[in-house]
Amino acid sequence: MKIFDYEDVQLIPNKSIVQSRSECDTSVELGGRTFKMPVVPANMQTILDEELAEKLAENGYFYIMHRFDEAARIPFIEKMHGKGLFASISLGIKDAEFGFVEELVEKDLIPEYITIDVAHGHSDQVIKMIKHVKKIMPSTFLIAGNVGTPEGVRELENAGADATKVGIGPGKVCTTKIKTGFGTGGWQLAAVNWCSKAARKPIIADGGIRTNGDIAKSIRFGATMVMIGSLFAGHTESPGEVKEINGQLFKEYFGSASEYQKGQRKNVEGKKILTPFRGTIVDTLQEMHEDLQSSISYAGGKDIAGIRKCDYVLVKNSIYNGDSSNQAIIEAGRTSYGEGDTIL
Ligand SMILES: NC(=O)C1=CN([C@@H]2O[C@H](COP(=O)(O)OP(=O)(O)OC[C@H]3O[C@@H](n4cnc5c(N)ncnc54)[C@H](OP(=O)(O)O)[C@@H]3O)[C@@H](O)[C@H]2O)C=CC1
Ligand SMILES: Nc1nc2c(ncn2[C@@H]2O[C@H](COP(=O)(O)O)[C@@H](O)[C@H]2O)c(=O)[nH]1
Repeated sequence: MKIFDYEDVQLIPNKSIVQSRSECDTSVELGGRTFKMPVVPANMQTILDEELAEKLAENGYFYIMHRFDEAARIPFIEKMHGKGLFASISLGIKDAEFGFVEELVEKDLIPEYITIDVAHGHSDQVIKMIKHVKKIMPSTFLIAGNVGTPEGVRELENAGADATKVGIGPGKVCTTKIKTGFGTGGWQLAAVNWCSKAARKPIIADGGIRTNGDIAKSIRFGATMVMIGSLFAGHTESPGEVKEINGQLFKEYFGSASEYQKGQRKNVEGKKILTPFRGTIVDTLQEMHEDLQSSISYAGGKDIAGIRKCDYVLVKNSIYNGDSSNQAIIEAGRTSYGEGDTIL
């Protein structure tokens, strides 16, 4: 198996077949719905709240609501359905979650999407939950994760998952690889490639996206959708207060397995950072859309499928072209996300 990550890959251009990048279609189908982009904000408390979820759904984007306000999930589904919008929620695997799924069926509140969201998704308990959900809610599109191996993908698919989420430890606020010695951190793109060869259903590449170009790379190596935390942190719409430090504005971004999320220092595998405030998420989504349209045009295609077949080169750390990363980041303008993050 070839081992590489996002910064080691460059995709090779093909002759363009469009007159303008605006002709390139970035839409993607998942679970019977078509979304504007193959991108979903991470189901984390500092990335997404109900207000933003509603805004994303209304505007044609996929979203997955986090599971950290358990009691809010039923009213959330009711609110989304009341507005004619799709409901997409997350589940854990503790015993009470099995009862929660039954309660949804009893109340006839069937979410269109459910994501089983645990750190180590290749487990008997996750397989048990997949079977439980698919048995009593067969119409719900079920995403399960996270895994980092083809065996993990296959077992979750065989249990009934409609899509799997790949990525153990590549996240910006993740400490799994340091604390446990395990994960796909540093070779996440190769892991997506490896897993996609075994997959019969869509794969969501989760974590490690640092630039908009990494979205196209994820698709090239087999992802249908890309889950992103850090690039979506720090916006006006992001949950949490803006903080001013030495005249600079920041917002918090913390891991779902951090002590800030858990409220205690137990099995901590995440940290908190301050990320520079970067204005409205609408501008970030627009830039992502334009950059992805450019990617499609460089691939010589007209839609996302065009990216899947293009050639590539592997050159260790070639992304900044020999420039110091800071300089390249400054020149890249808004794609400089993440630079200046303060680790707490
Ligand atoms: N993508 C990633 O790399 C990671 C993501 N996260 C995120 O953090 C959040 C909290 O996750 P998590 O810590 O799983 O807690 P959860 O609350 O999701 O617990 C998961 C369940 O699995 C059990 N479990 C057994 N082995 C493990 C293991 N190695 N790691 C985690 N759980 C295990 C836990 O029991 P017990 O607690 O008793 O062990 C618990 O019952 C989730 O949103 C998850 O997506 C966390 C770490 C890595
Ligand atoms: N190991 C941990 N991983 C975490 C934690 N909280 C979230 N995550 C994962 O990170 C991605 C987002 O990654 P990013 O690079 O785009 O910022 C998220 O979707 C989760 O899979 C955590 O506490 N520990």
